[in-house]
Amino acid sequence: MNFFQELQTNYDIKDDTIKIVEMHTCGEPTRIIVKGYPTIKGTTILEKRRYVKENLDYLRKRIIFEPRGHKDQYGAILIKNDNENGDEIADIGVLFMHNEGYSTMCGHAIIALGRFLIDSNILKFSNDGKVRINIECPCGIVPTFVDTIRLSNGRLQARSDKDVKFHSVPSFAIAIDVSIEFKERKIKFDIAFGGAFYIIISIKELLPLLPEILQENYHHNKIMLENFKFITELAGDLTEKCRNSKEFIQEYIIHPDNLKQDLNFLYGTIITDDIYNICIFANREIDRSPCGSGVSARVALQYAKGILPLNQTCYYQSVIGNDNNKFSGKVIKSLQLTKEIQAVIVEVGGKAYYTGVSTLIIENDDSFQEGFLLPN
Ligand SMILES: O=C(O)[C@H]1NCC[C@@H]1O
Repeated sequence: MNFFQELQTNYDIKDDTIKIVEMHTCGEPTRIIVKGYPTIKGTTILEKRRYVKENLDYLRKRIIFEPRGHKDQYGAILIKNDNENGDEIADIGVLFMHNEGYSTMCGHAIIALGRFLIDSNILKFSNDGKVRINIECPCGIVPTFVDTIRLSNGRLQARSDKDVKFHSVPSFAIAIDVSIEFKERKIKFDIAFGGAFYIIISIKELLPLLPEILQENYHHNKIMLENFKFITELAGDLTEKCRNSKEFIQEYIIHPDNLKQDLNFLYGTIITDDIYNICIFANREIDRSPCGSGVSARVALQYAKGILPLNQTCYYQSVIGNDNNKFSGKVIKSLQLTKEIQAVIVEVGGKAYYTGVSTLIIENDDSFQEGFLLPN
C-alpha cells in the first residue's frame, strides 16, 4: 500500500484533524492540505481567498504556526474549481498560505502540486507523457506541465527525475531604478510582477549597509551565504519600509486589471547577484527555493532591460545555494498587456519531492490551538 492509499484508510483521531501531504521544492516546504477544510464559499478564486481570510484564518494558524508548523512554513489548499477564467477552464484551484496570510502566486508550490496532482489520482488524465494541468491561482490560471509514465496497474505517475514546468501569468517590469532613502543612504532597485509584486535589488546596493567586517567577505558583488542573515534582515526592513509608504504602494503596486485589485500588495524583496535569487516575503519568511513567482518577475525584468532575449534559459539558485537547488526561467512569449505594459509569459522549471504525510491534531483543551510565532 503506498501512502496515497493509506490516506484513504481511516486513522482519524479527532474530527478536526488536518491531513497533509508534505513536499519540498528545492528545500522550500509545501503542506498540501488533503483534509480538514470546510467548504470554501465564493464564486471566483479571489472571493474564495477573501472567504478563507475572513472566516477560516484559524486553520492557517494551526497549519503554519508553531507548534505544528514554523515561521517559514508554507501551505496549499486545494479547491474544486469549475469556474471558467477567460477562455481557459481550470482543472483545479489552489489557495496559498504563509506566516502572514494568503499569497496570490507561488511557483514552488505549483511545482510540488504538479507532481502531487498526478500521483494522487485526484484528477483523471487520459493521456500520459507530458500532461498539462491548468491550476487556477489567485493571480490567474497557471498551465503546469508534468512528465508522467503510465504504470502497469493503469495509474499515472509523475517522473521525479524531470522538472515540473509552469507558464506564468503575464509578468512585467513595473519600474526600473527606483531610488529611495534607506538607512541613511540612497539605494536603487527595480519593481516587477510575476503573479505577485516584488522589489528586486542587486546585492551591491546593500553591501554598504553591512558591517565592515562582513563587507570584506564579499567579492565581486557575489552573495556569500555565511552572512545571509544580515542581508535577509535588510530585505525585510526594505519591504516593510516600502509597504508602509502609501505613496510607494499607490505609485507602483497596482495591477492594471481592475478585477484583480486583491493582487495589489508588496509580497516581498528579492536580492540578486548573477545566480542567486533570494526571496524574503510575507512576514520576513525566507524562501528556501529560488522562488517561482520571483523568477517570473526577474526574468520579465531582465527581458524589459534587454538583458535576456526570448527563449534563452537562465538558472537561479536560492539561499541554500547548491547545484541541486535551481529553477530555470525563460521568456516564451511577449505580449502587450495594456497600451502601456509590455508583458511576458515565463516558463519556470524545477523539481519537488515528498517528505511525509502528516496528521495534525488539535485537542480541545490545548491553549495553543491557533499556534504562535516568536517575534522577529
Ligand atoms: O516560489 C514561489 O513563488 C514562492 N515561494 C515562497 C514565496 C513565493 O510564493
